[in-house]
Amino acid sequence: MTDIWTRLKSHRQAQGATRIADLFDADPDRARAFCTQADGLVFDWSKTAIDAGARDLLVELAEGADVAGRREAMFTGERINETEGRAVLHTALRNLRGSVVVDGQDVMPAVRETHDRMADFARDVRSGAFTGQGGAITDVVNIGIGGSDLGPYMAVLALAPYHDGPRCHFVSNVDGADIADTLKGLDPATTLVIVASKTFTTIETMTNARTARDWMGRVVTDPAAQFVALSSATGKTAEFGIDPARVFGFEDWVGGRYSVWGPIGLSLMLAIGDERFDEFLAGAAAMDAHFRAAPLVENLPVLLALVGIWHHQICGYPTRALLPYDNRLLRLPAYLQQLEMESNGKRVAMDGSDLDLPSGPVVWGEPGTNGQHAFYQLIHQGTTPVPCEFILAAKGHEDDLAHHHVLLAANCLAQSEALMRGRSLEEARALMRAKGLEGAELDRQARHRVFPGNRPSTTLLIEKLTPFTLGQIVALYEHRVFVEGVILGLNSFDQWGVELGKELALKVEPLLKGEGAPGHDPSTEHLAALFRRMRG
Ligand SMILES: O=P(O)(O)OC[C@H]1O[C@](O)(CO)[C@@H](O)[C@@H]1O
Repeated sequence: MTDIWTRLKSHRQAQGATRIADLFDADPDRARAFCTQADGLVFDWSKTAIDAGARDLLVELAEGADVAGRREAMFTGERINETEGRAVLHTALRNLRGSVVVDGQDVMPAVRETHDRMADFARDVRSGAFTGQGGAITDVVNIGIGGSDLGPYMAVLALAPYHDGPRCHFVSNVDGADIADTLKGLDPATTLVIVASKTFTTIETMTNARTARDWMGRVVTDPAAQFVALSSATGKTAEFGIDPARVFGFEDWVGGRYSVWGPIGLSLMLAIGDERFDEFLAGAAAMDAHFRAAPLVENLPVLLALVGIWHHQICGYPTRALLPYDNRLLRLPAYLQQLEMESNGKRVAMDGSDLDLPSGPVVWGEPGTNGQHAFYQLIHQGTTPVPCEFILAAKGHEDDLAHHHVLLAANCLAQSEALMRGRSLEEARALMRAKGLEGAELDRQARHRVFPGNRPSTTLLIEKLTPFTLGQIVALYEHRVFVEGVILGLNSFDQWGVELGKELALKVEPLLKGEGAPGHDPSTEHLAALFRRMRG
């Protein structure tokens, strides 16, 4: 561990019993000084234990890790995904007028060509120029998993007020319940199926795609004519029978969990139209420009990363809750869970050595106010602090329901205040006394009503959730994860940890059918035998 990590840990220790609330007394300007604004986004990080000293050390940490240099290497197409030998250029997908050279070739003409083909196709579907075998397309089913599902699903839900295209549905799980429930009620003759898979080999997606093709083939004569493929593996899409005119490809320098900006975003484009989709890209491009140019101490992705590092690697809090106070951001926690945990859940550093720090944290969450009535109990009174990351829009879309929105916002701000302030034993005792309790019973009851407080949170405030601001937010988190990875010295762009389970599933499947060769561990073989017996 380098000197800067030791100094950060010592700084944390030296804070001793200082509480977050005390920092506001010590610095009357703290609410403003630890609230950073850029391009209409407000990131309040004042309700954390990061003081001026910690902030300076954290910025020094980012400087020492050469965040600025790695950032340029990413934007300019260097092969920073060293374990797969790939460039990392999802940012190119949203900078359509730019130019990026990889291996001596500008990749942008091909990116623009695919984007324009997608836009033409989306316009044709939305206008009715492209039809199913039973008429205009009424429903779109996106079949994909992981990054080929979470991004478009999250964004389609988030931007519901902008939908004016066909209804979009998402199937991801190999559990037949997923596709059965989704297809129930849809008309195969007016449904468009999108098979979204970078590799076009993912077993869940290919199984669901074949099931959808069979479902459609029972009603229409040419099911493949209502199929679209989003993939880097054009040979495999042809084998599946999809016309190359409806295949939208992308390069290996777009990682699955970073792919919503290109072809994988087709369902979103179909739902909201290509112009709105371009606003989504423009929001992300604005965040890219900010990330690339702003000094580290004013740089939103860098600050989010430093707050994350402070909470997880320095303070030792094991998880982080993402709490959007926006019901349409229902899938954002799941999306960011993949982004963070698949990117930074690693135990080996880029150079092959063991990581000498904890890897990225567990990320979880749920929109407010629902979470308040489920797990906030633990957040307020559990024994392990959970840093909370609130997201709030100043305006909702339901102008006639403005009172709902103010109530929603009041809850969001109240939670971060309650987390920081808490309720002392004295305050709890006064409360119980007012209810008529006294003596030992008053003491006993009061203790249950104490909130320790001093629990950190941040708040990201935006004006309104639009395609543009959603693009900003998603790109903000992408770059945050990148900066965290650079600081930890790992490769955020591979995902070798998902391989072993996939390989073994292929060997366990025959075992469940009673065909498998032995060689599994005794517990797995025992469970497989019980499974077979229960199936009769
Ligand atoms: O798009 P594909 O190739 O089907 O992969 C889907 C997902 O599977 C993963 O490779 C993990 O299993 C993710 O990284 C990816 O987003």
